[in-house]
Amino acid sequence: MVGERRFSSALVPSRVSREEPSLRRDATPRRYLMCPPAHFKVTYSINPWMDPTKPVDLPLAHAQWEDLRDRYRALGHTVETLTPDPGLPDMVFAANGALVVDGRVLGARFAYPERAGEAEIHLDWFRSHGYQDIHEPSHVNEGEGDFAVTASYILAGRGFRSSPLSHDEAQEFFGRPVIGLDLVDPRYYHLDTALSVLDGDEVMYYPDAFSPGSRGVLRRLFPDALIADGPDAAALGLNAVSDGRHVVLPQAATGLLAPLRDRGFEPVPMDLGELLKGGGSVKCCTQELRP
Ligand SMILES: CN(C)C(=N)NCCC[C@H](N)C(=O)O
Repeated sequence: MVGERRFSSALVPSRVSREEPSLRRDATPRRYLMCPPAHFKVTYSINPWMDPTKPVDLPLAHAQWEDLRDRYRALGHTVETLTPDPGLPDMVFAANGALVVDGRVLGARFAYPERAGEAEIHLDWFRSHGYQDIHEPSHVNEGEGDFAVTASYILAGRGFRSSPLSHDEAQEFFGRPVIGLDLVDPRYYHLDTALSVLDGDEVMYYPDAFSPGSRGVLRRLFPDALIADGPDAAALGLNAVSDGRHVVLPQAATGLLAPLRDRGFEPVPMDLGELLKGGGSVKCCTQELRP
């Protein structure tokens, strides 16, 4: 099936051909918003990864988060930080608090009351950091958890958290085509657990997380996509952040390393094992502030 194999050279984009193994991708400097896990804990369960009976090692969670932040800075990116709120243990998953494209901010509206308070904290951060064009949403959307930005589209997940109505709202606000995708497996409850943008219109995804119709849409839009297998998806390997060259991803997703290198990317594996207990990893901790 087109787009569902990994190593066919026909699927490797021409600018990263096998004849030019030394050709490297270009990274572009990014600006990220993160929130330290100062109050991270798992006291409720709103996704299948969260088990409140499992203890969380908070110092370890903090150390893993700091490693991620420091890695971004070492790669030349800017990291802004939010002040964590003691009553909001999931705030470390900063990607869910908004979607920022062209310097315009679509605020979040969380599906579960446990996280509802995070939305206003994110909006306040944008208001106090010079953002002028801020839209307070009418419909449930969990920010970059369910929105992914490619060169041509905004991909938008639905089924577990974000409302399909939020897709129209995003399209109207950003003036970019929004492509709705149905998520069908509760382990992959946010789009960013099942799909990651690598560069431009290049993505990697796990087909089984999507409905048959959405899989068809993905194959049509991204025939050269890198297709992840079950074990890498289950390691949250698609919860990755790319700057166009470096792909920062959970270290347990070892099956993605070779195909990423094959396409000219430089994988940067990270251990975020403690934060996985909350159901998130690299991407969930990272909201991109697109200028
Ligand atoms: C990759 N994912 C899923 C995210 N973008 N966010 C993680 C949110 C985790 C939180 N406990 C919740 O269930 O909302």
